[in-house]
Amino acid sequence: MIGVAGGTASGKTTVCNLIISQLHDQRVVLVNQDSFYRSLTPEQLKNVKEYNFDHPDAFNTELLLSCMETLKRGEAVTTPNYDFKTHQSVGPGSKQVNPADIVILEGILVLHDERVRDLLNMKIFVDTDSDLRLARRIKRDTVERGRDVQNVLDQYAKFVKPSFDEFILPSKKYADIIIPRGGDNDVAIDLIVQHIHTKLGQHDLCKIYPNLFVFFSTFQI
Ligand SMILES: [N-]=[N+]=N[C@@H]1[C@H](O)[C@@H](CO)O[C@H]1n1ccc(=O)[nH]c1=O
Repeated sequence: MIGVAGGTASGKTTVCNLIISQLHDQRVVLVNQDSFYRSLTPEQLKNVKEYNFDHPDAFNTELLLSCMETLKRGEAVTTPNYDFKTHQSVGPGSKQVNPADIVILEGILVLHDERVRDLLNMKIFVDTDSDLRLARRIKRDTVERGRDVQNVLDQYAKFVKPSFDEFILPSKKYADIIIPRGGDNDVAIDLIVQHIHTKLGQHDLCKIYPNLFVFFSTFQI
């Protein structure tokens, strides 16, 4: 179970895709924390501009936990989906996630909640300069989500940046690996993939020679 956190537009998805592409011989699934956004009530929909999507309470973390625990047991699970246009959660049950050797959970606040952190075997924080992230965010939201620059800047100043400073950046201290420059950092991604292969190799060996598990855990390798 791998968690990939970081500010908006820090390159989390790119890092996940690069890791997944280098694990081609393994069963890997990617779970997006964004799929667990709560639906906005009609009241909240009336003034979406006042809604903070970057706050931990915007996510249904209870549901995320139960989905991750199911996957950790090696069972299939259906997760909700989230529609960025209607701001409504679709599901649960709209996204089928099959059991896998590796589960990657990606999202801005993945390392915020202790209960989620306790499920993870590896915690990664993608650490990209805030000005680069804002530039990417403006480009993404205007091009892909058809929003005007002023709207994106207002939301960034009011919610995205304050929530990054209050909730996301403080979660960096829980990371095992911090990746400066995100997806551009080939060395970091290669090291992560090697570590995953090592752990998977040990896992397979322990299946064949159970007492090896004692050896690995005793010597913390
Ligand atoms: N705006 N804003 N912030 C969040 C956050 O930065 C990002 C999380 O991936 O998606 C954005 N987000 C989330 C839900 C939504 O309905 N609209 C939206 O823009």
